[in-house]
Amino acid sequence: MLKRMTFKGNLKEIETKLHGRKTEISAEVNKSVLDIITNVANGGDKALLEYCAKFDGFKPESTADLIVTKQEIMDAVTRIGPDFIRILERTKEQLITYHKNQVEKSWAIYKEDGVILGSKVTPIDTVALYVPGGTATYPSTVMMNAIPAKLAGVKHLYIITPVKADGKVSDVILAAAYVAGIETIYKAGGAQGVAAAAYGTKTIKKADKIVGPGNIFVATAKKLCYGVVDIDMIAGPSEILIVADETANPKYVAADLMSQAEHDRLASAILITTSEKLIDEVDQELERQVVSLPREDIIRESIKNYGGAVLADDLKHAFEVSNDLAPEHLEVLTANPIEALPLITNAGSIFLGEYSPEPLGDYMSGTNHVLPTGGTAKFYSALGVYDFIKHSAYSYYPKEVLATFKDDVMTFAHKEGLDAHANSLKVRFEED
Ligand SMILES: NC(=O)c1ccc[n+]([C@@H]2O[C@H](COP(=O)([O-])OP(=O)(O)OC[C@H]3O[C@@H](n4cnc5c(N)ncnc54)[C@H](O)[C@@H]3O)[C@@H](O)[C@H]2O)c1
Ligand SMILES: N[C@H](CO)Cc1c[nH]c[nH+]1
Ligand SMILES: [Zn+2]
Repeated sequence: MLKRMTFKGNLKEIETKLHGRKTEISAEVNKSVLDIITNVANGGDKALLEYCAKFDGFKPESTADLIVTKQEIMDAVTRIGPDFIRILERTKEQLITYHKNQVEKSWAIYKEDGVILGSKVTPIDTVALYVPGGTATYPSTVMMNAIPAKLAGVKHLYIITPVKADGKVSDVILAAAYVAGIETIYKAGGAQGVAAAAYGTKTIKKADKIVGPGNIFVATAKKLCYGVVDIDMIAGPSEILIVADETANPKYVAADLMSQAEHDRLASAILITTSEKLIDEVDQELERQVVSLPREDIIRESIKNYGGAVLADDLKHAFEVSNDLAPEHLEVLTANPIEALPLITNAGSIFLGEYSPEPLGDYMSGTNHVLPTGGTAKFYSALGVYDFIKHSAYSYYPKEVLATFKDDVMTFAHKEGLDAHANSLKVRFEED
């Protein structure tokens, strides 16, 4: 089955294949998500509870059951034990080391004539962090969402995450929240959780922004709620694109392709290489390794539908195709990976060399794993501290400097037919 991923030399086909995957804009998903959002926006907690039951089998007796208690968090931390807490702490340190470089300061220009111009950086007040909870458990996503938000100084941070019928958030997610310093966690996810955060309910505080990855329903809900609330990006089903030459180890290439293919039946895994021999070897490795992986069925399905291998003329050509696809993750497995950096213009996160595998970035390299998908790396960046702040411009003009601009500004205003604008300046220079 994995053999089907080989369309040697047919670049157009592979482009169509990945770009055709932008299913978050499919009419069917759009419609069902819009219904969910409308009902939660109008029906609040009641509608939210109904959808939790419908999609996740979670039937809380009251809205209080939507909130994770302090005791639940502390019990989870105890059960998890010190070994995993140490790993979470190490992850946190790695993320802080990387993300502290993104912290922006307010700035100002003090001109000689007394004019002050500046930009004031303020953290966004209330942010909902989406942590997926469908087919896998993502404590790493708790860290990726929370650490840049904390560095930005966001005051009110809470997690929304779906739970199954047992009503339990997994211990690892609660332990990660504990290490990241997040105390408020709501047991609501999917499109309904996003809608609750976007519009607010009696139980869930309205957020100013919703960040974090999720499946197609989550990605679509974020998109449809944009405007009522800000969002970080479309971080949907995972993708990996590997650019490799004849020096690449097929074992590593196959393993890394499958690392992302296992996320979702809609995940995408693509190899672009200058070596036809590598394509054959990777195919063999895929078959050899996949049988021992528990999520074999998801891997096979995503690679069959959204995977492929492309034979490129040369590495320049390979990166041109990669730039066009704008993958979430780009691995460079070539003889001189660092030299490839100038050739790369569109990628959510770039992994250079055979000892920087993508899964290191998913967990502990220090870079963020909340990344744009579906070709949106052409205009979105990795989640970062900059997602949790806003800039207010400010200006101070003394009267005598305003006087030097008065006539020009008034002329400008008249040219736009906006006389009240002109009047605002005029009255300041009238004798009473
Ligand atoms: N791009 C990134 O940065 C990044 C990072 C981590 C994970 N991911 C992706 O996040 C996703 C996680 O997905 P997941 O499913 O495990 O968890 P999830 O929390 O995103 O989605 C689960 C929820 O989807 C909703 N849902 C399921 N079927 C539905 C239906 N038919 N109609 C309406 N709603 C429905 C349910 O409410 C359920 O709780 C994967 O696609 C993974 O690839 C992306
Ligand atoms: N690869 C995912 C982003 O597409 C992030 C992740 C979390 N855990 C494992 N992987
Ligand atoms: Zn991953």
